[in-house]
Amino acid sequence: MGLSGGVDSMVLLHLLVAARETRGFALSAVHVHHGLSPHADAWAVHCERVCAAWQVPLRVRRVAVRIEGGQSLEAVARRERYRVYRESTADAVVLAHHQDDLSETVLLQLLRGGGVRALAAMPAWRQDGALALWRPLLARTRDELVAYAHMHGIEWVDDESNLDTRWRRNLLRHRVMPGLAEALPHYRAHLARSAQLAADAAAVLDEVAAADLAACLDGEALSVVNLLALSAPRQRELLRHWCASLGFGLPTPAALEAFRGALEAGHTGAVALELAGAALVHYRGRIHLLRERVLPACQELPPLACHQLLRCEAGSLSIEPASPGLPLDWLSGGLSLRARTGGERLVQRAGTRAVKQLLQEAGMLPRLRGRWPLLYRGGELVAVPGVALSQAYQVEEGWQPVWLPD
Ligand SMILES: Nc1ncnc2c1ncn2[C@@H]1O[C@H](COP(=O)(O)OP(=O)(O)OP(=O)(O)O)[C@@H](O)[C@H]1O
Repeated sequence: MGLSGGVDSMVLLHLLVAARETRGFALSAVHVHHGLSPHADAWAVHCERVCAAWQVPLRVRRVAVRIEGGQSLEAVARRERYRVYRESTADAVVLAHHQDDLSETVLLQLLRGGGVRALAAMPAWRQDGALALWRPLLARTRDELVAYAHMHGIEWVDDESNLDTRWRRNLLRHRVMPGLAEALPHYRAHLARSAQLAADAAAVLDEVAAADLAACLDGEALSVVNLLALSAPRQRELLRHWCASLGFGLPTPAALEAFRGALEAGHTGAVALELAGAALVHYRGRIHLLRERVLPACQELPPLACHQLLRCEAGSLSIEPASPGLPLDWLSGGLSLRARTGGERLVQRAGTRAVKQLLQEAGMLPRLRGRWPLLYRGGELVAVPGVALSQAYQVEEGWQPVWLPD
């Protein structure tokens, strides 16, 4: 279990120790030492002392909380805690969130403009990859846990940062919730019920989105025609579900809608949705996930054949029949894909043209342009795959290369 040393997790530990007596399961605790408070060492010592007395193996894990652009200290500390929980090999990591935590979370998510998934963000059970999280105290209020601690003589430490009303959660806890409790004594249970209803709605949305995604996927890319056949809310859900399942985080609702709207309006070329570390990019009727990957300087190609799809670094090369096209006997060998180095020019009808300009005219996004491979034969540029062929060697019945980025 996750033991902070605060009243909630000390009570949970006490309950689990009692349950261990009757049920006989293995119990251990982890205390994440963030080193943020001058009292952090004392909290760890308190956890060590109680765990030793109650015969619970405890691991104290020190983590470094480093804030990078725009992140809050709270969020980074939580991320580090979850990283530590993920190291656990236990069947479940048990956390002591209670009904006040749950209602604060629901309200915070509402105030941030969250949707049903955000409102359902604190379920009693959550499987997150190999990590199973269990929050058995969600039906109990903080006051009930404090009363339990007093009754059983349980000692705990108080985190002074919980009083700091610069944090939105603390502001709600100390300024807003007391007023709510006075006016609506059952507000916690009602917010918990809303979270439960939201969880059901989110589960149904996930099922629908997963089925829609499966129907729209064409290999690893998404068919735009199939996507646009769905209603706009289902398109948004599908895109959100896809982003989440790809593991690149969710785009903002505004960015998602701008992307979807551009697809619906039939814009081709420069339509992309930026994610953290990747982008969804529209290209030739399909949406591709483009990871931030570097194209190798040169990839020698094996002998090729028409209709072949060749897996390369950072994408695939499709060899398609074309008229006019490049000579078929070139497919037997001597071709390579090279990353752009700048200043390349391709032979076109009226002399040569800059590759950069050809890519721009094709409506290619800057991030795609920079990593679009060029096809060479020996040392000569013969095609910008999917965009233009050299006019120097074109034959009536030939072929063309098409690049499908990863
Ligand atoms: N330093 C810590 N070490 C281990 N477990 C912790 C620690 N801090 C918190 N926990 C666990 O997480 C539970 C919730 O604590 P807290 O509300 O501070 O965490 P949180 O993950 O930030 O939650 P929230 O999502 O509500 O912000 C605690 O009851 C405890 O079980």
